[in-house]
Amino acid sequence: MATDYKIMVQNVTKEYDLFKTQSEKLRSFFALNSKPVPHFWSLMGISLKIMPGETLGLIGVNGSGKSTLSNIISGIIPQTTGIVDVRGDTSIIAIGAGLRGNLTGLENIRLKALMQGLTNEEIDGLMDDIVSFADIGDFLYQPVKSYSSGMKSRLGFSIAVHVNPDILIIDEALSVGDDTFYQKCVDKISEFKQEGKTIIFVSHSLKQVEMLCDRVAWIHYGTLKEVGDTESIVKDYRAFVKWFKDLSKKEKKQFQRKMKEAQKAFDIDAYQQSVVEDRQHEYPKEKNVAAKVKKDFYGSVISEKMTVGTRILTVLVLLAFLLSCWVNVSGHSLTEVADNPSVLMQPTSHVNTAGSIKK
Ligand SMILES: Nc1ncnc2c1ncn2[C@@H]1O[C@H](COP(=O)(O)OP(=O)(O)OP(=O)(O)O)[C@@H](O)[C@H]1O
Repeated sequence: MATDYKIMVQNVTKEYDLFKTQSEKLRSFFALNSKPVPHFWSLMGISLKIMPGETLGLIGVNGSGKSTLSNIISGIIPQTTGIVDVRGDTSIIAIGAGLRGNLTGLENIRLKALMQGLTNEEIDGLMDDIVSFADIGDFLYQPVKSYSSGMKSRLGFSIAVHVNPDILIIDEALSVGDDTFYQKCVDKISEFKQEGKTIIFVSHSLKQVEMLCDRVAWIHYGTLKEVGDTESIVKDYRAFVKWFKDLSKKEKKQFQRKMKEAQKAFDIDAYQQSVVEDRQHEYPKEKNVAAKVKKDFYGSVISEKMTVGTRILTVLVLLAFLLSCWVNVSGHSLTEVADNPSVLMQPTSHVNTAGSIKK
């Protein structure tokens, strides 16, 4: 494969903790959970390159990981391991992402465009075009949380195509609009393709994929099952869908359960080791392969859990804060308390009924 890629993902995984409650989630953040929390690996090691000017389709059954992958590429969520390299001075816009429910359509246009780096003057110049393409009438002045999914898609698509990104990520946006809007979007996507923009197109509509995509990646229960030219991958995927449809209800359930169990049981260390072994096999003379692979896996990711050091520091800061509150309420000075900590038990102040402290 040529090296002048626009986007590269390498050994990308995504783990979700399946918390039952918010408190379980909070305890896990501070690493205070006594019982292990079940995990689910939405992606189990995806490596893929996308070339400049290419339209890559992402296909796969519900829950296979397409949106997870496109959200990682667009920087909306972090990967658990692996490298995501988006080349050049690139702006990405994912249609469904970043619309704030409490803001109106108009406010969302400005916000999203500002986040794309446009100035207020540039946004003013584009506003009429964005509004007329979205064509959602007076809903423009309503909070986005009151929109139907079709309206959100119209607004998101319109903003995305007018702020002129290098890379456009379209995740199921065309499946919710009516025919007229669909045709407008297809025309716009074709225009983008002609301008040489890179597009990631996530869709369940194989017809749309066949019409728009140069290559296709088939994501299958967290793995990259196949990637290649549109015709052959769509053919293989159709054969899989037919095979699946021909199964009995019980067999379908069994198959899905087996695939999901594999995603729960995925062993990241074993996967890392297999990447090390593959690399050693491919480049027998390379040194420190294990350390390099570890860096590739974890070097560019932000941990979503606290390290032991951070945990200790957090507890110390909390204790210091509580102590300073106690000293303050006791009415003694810090030096008095330092000389004789027992004075903390003899406060010189009390809180009156109005809530203020009296000496
Ligand atoms: N925040 C989350 N917490 C736990 N699991 C999640 C979370 N987000 C996604 N998942 C799981 O990750 C898997 C992949 O989800 P994703 O939305 O990427 O699939 P998809 O291929 O885009 O599906 P669809 O075609 O239905 O849109 C699913 O099993 C989903 O339940």
